[in-house]
Amino acid sequence: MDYVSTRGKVKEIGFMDAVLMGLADDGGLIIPKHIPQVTTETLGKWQQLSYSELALEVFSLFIQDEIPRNDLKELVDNSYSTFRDPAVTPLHKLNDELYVLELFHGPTFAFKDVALQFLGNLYGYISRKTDSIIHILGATSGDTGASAIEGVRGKEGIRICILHPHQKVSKVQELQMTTVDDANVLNLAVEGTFDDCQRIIKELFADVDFKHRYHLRAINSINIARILAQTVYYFYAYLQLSKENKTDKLNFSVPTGNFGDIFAGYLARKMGLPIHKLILATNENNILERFVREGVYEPGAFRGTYSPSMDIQVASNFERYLFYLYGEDGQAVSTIMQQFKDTGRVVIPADKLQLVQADFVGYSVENEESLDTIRTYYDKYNYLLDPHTACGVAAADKITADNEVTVALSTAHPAKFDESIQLRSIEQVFPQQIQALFNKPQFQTVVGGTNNEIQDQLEKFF
Ligand SMILES: Cc1ncc(COP(=O)(O)O)c(C=O)c1O
Ligand SMILES: N[C@@H](CCOP(=O)(O)O)C(=O)O
Repeated sequence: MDYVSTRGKVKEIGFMDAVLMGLADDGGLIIPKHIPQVTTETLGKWQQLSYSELALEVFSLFIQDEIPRNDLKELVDNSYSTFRDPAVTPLHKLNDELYVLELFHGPTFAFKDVALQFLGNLYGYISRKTDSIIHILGATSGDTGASAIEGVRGKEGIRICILHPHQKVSKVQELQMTTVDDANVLNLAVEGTFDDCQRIIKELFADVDFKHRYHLRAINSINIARILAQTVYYFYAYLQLSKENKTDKLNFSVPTGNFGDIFAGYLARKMGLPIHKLILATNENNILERFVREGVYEPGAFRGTYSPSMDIQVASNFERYLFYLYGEDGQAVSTIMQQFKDTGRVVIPADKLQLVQADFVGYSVENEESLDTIRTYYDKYNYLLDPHTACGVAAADKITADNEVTVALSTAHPAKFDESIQLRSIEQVFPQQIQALFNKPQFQTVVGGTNNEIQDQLEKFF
């Protein structure tokens, strides 16, 4: 399988090179040259597979023989053996029309573990096979950082530096990242927002000399391996519900920030998975919902919300979607992204907006509405949603029509966001792994938000 860039200048690289490249060297994002197709017959064959068996089948489509099947199987099995639930991503039924897909049973209690347990192991494998140096640089609004650190902490030949917005992540998220004392981990708390952190790392990755000199690798969803791993649970949820004949009109509701998780659903649909509506749920940082509604992509004012991991204005994976929206035309994507850089705005024509509205249904959830949803579902179903999941559930409530079933992606465990949960007077018992964090010393360096400061830190660390 070959991989190319959304801007058209990186052509036909293999899977491992695509993983190592992270951000494409032309500034674009990597995508598979051809999207493998999954037929109804294949879906039927996959129906009885366990999560790991299914992941192996899906990954094989994208990796082919570049990683021998036995090696890939070992990587996949190791990655999902760390999950606390044998189903890895179990479905929880709330009522006949609504299921929650629990993606938070991995080591750091967030959906990111599904891809990052795999990517951590994959980096270890690639480093051994190709003698590559792995120096990971990532940005996080809270979950990716903890999950990526957990995926590679203590691993020989790998170092990781994570930037998070200082005091803009939840207490548990901060503790998960900063209580790690392995020598291969550096946490930088940046005075700024997640968008600042993401902009800094993207600019450093785009400086190809710097990137190559320091062997910088990505763990954010700019890395195509993240997206591929996240497609698996769409298939898994569909296959579980197909056993109950619930897939006639099956929607997925996805709480969205960087557009990675929902892009994985879009890709699954392009592979042939019969997804009815892809519901794009945002919090008050609703640039993507406005895009789906009006065809204008333009950051608004930053809002600190009760779902802080989705406090994102500039969505990394938007460019991947533009690539398909514009008929896989790298030149058109380059022009649009340059225009966005110059003017801070992209407006698409009416015919394109029609296509967008066929692909997604958007809904933006107000801050108080997200908490009300948590309270309502707790009272009605004795089920505690985290505030991000609550955005997806609130959107599902609004968008699901008669005769449709919706799977709402549950992207984090509520214990990670107790500050928000407490605002509706709900007491929760923390899992022991989270409770234990409160007694540990923290290690982090607070830095200003200039590229030079970060570069200095990286030069010392890598
Ligand atoms: C808990 C949680 N939910 C939802 C999201 C949104 O996912 P994405 O950025 O892939 O759109 C994130 C991170 O962005 C998150 O950490
Ligand atoms: N919500 C994310 C933001 C980074 O997104 P990614 O999917 O590109 O890694 C986080 O928790 O860090």
